Amino acid sequence: MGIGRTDVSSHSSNSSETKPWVIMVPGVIPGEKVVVKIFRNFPNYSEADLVEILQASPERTVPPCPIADACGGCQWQHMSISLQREWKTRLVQEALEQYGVTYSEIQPCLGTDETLHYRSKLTPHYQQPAKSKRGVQNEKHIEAIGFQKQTSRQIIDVTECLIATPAVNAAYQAARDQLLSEPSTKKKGATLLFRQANLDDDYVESDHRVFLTTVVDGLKFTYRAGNFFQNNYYVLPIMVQELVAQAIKGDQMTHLADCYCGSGLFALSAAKHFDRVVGIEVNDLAIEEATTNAVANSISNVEFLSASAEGIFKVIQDFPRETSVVVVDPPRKGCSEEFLEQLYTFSPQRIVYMSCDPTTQARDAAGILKAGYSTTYIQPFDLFPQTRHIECLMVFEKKV
Ligand SMILES: C[S@@+](CC[C@H](N)C(=O)[O-])C[C@H]1O[C@@H](n2cnc3c(N)ncnc32)[C@H](O)[C@@H]1O
Repeated sequence: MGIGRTDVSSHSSNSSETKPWVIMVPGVIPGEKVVVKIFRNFPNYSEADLVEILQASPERTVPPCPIADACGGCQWQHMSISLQREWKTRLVQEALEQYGVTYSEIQPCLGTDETLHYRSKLTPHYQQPAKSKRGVQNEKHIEAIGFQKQTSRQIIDVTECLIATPAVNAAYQAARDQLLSEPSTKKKGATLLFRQANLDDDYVESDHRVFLTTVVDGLKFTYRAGNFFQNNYYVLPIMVQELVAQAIKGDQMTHLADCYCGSGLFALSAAKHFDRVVGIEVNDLAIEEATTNAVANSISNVEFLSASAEGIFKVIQDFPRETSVVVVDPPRKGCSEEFLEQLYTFSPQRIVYMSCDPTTQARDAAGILKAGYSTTYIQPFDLFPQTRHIECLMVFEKKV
């Protein structure tokens, strides 16, 4: 057991730092004085449970979810929303400082008032059905459906997820009641899918192959229910508008490349402001969707390519560098070295980088600055309130 100064981290649970050793403790707020009990040691840090709060932060809140302490899904429910957003901004700042990225200011983390019941997609899991403790011999039952615990891969039973929309919760509850009530014939564990396409329509899809159409700022985006599509429709239009505004800033940009384009969200949203747009994405099915989405929205100046992001540079060789924007929105691991090297050689006037991991974004930003760019804009978004996840937009302009 020990008492220490507390800090916060975007990577795992909150950390209680008794220098030089880092102790990760879920449910702690920076500045609080706490008693913790270490249960596991790693080479660089330990993990501990919170035993007692000796001095609570004024920003401590009662988590709205009754299983917040156990469920690994939402890690920051014990903090007020304003403190969550303050920390999201601060963690972006810390990541940039860690990689020596220079900038003039970071905008405050932008979110909406919908901090619960906002998530349009839920993917709860269950483990391999076990021999029943409920009576009948040889019958197997699913014991729990929900999400991984904070401290292990074990599934905690979740009857309702407070960050999911009411329609998604209703569909989830109906499916779970059925799965739990009957003997199971399933041989393995599985992940379920519940996805709502639009907030004004309560229809929820559970088959990952079925097409859904979501309207964002008047444009229709059709995608398979199991494919990637952003899932906070309250923040999404704000995020897209901001990205487009940054891409067209100055009204002189004529060509746009959207790398890691998914089903075409950014490319198609920005298309009317550009002469030519090319999107690239490694998932063939997403490119099929993006191409269909261009036709469905009567957009004819965009083409989509199914290939790894590095493949874009062969196709956009004729883009005028001084009026070209390259948008990147890679997965959590960030951009590959190979992609970045080709990006520097291509040398567009502007790079607009959306990321769901401030650490890999900061790492890539350091390389971009070395290649002759300066940071002109940084805007974190609270796409996932109550969780430690941070979305962040950074813009880089080529130095003259
Ligand atoms: C964060 S998503 C962004 C999608 C899109 N911008 C959107 O907002 O809907 C990242 C996308 O990168 C794609 N991806 C992953 N690795 C890739 C690679 N090496 N080259 C191109 N796309 C890749 C994934 O399939 C996924 O669609």
